[in-house]
Amino acid sequence: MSKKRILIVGLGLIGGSIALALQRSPEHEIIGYDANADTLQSAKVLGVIHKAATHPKEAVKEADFVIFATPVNATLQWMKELQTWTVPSHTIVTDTGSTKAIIMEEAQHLAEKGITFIGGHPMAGSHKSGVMAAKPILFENAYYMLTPLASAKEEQVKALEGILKLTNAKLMVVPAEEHDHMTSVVSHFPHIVAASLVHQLANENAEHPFTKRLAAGGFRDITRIASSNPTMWQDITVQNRAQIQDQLEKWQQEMARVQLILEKGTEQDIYQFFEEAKQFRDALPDTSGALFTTYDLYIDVPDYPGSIAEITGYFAEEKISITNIRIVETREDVFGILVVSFQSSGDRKRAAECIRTRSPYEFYIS
Ligand SMILES: NC(=O)C1=CN([C@@H]2O[C@H](COP(=O)(O)OP(=O)(O)OC[C@H]3O[C@@H](n4cnc5c(N)ncnc54)[C@H](O)[C@@H]3O)[C@@H](O)[C@H]2O)C=CC1
Ligand SMILES: O=C(O)C(=O)Cc1ccc(O)cc1
Repeated sequence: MSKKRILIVGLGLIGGSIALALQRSPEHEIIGYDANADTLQSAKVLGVIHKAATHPKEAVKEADFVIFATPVNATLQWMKELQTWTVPSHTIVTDTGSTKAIIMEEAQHLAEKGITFIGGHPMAGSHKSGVMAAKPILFENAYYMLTPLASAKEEQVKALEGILKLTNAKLMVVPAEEHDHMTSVVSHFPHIVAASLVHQLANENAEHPFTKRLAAGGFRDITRIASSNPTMWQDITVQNRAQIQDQLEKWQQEMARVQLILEKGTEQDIYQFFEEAKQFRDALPDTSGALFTTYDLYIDVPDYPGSIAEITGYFAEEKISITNIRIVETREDVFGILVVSFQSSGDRKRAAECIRTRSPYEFYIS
């Protein structure tokens, strides 16, 4: 049987990670293209793709699947060009973009030309970008939404699911409008809030220059996503403006409620505000992709040379793999807490047991 040829346009975090996941099948040949020549070359050298295409227009002629993993406005441009190209009738085109309604309007024009486009969006990723951050396990266990047009054939959706199941994501079909509403709530609007919190800190810091030094764990957690690629978020915001504005309105209502609690609320009202949020937050289902979930172990290590090597040495001896290691400086001028991340809760449990039995150090799991 001849190999399935999969053309991936845009070889950053998402395109690169899909390329690596799809390579799990020897039946797949991955052809890549990126507007950035250095990225394309790196993808080839790193083995993220099997072959580099000189231009998607040529590569499409032999592709069974085409995946656009570019920022969503660039994807829209490619979809317009695609209408003028020679695309085999069996070829299935998809994307990975964070927005779906405008993309699927464009897909309608492709359908009129006999080109099948099924929208896609893996709900996993990170604030990192670029091919160097790509990992085949990125989508493990995450939801991966597909938005076929009503006219799409069942077997075409099944064929796309057939290759994407190698990502080990949970594939689901949703209407594009519903997709854009849900992602505005859990992803797009929270990015606006994160960026605004950083702007607020920057403004305050101008008058109180020590403030940013105090930005510790909580502030960093809630604003991590403000470090994401601005081009990507510009495009998402442009394409999902209406839904994001709707969330902003609801946020303003929520802030008015908070203001009232602050002005007139009793201690009990304030407690309830936090308690209700905690209840809902603690009960969130674990829908994480690999980069969302880190199984962290916090170890209170003393400040002497070699203490980190000592701990990583124990893990190495017990063959426990770590995915990240860092020191969180919780207090000025004081050696911080060592945070070690693992890929699974099982690994973290073994690591905790190892620290408990082999060292005098205190540890905790957040
Ligand atoms: N970063 C994330 O966490 C997630 C991103 N997405 C979506 O996936 C898509 C890709 O995002 P990332 O991989 O994170 O971005 P990225 O910035 O890591 O990679 C994008 C790649 O596309 C290339 N590119 C840009 N314009 C291009 C064009 N016109 N033609 C060809 N290549 C072009 C860039 O050179 C870069 O290599 C976006 O649509 C984004 O909304 C979806 C899920 C998660
Ligand atoms: O880093 C994070 O927490 C993200 O929010 C990643 C992300 C970014 C864009 C998406 O469309 C889906 C997931």
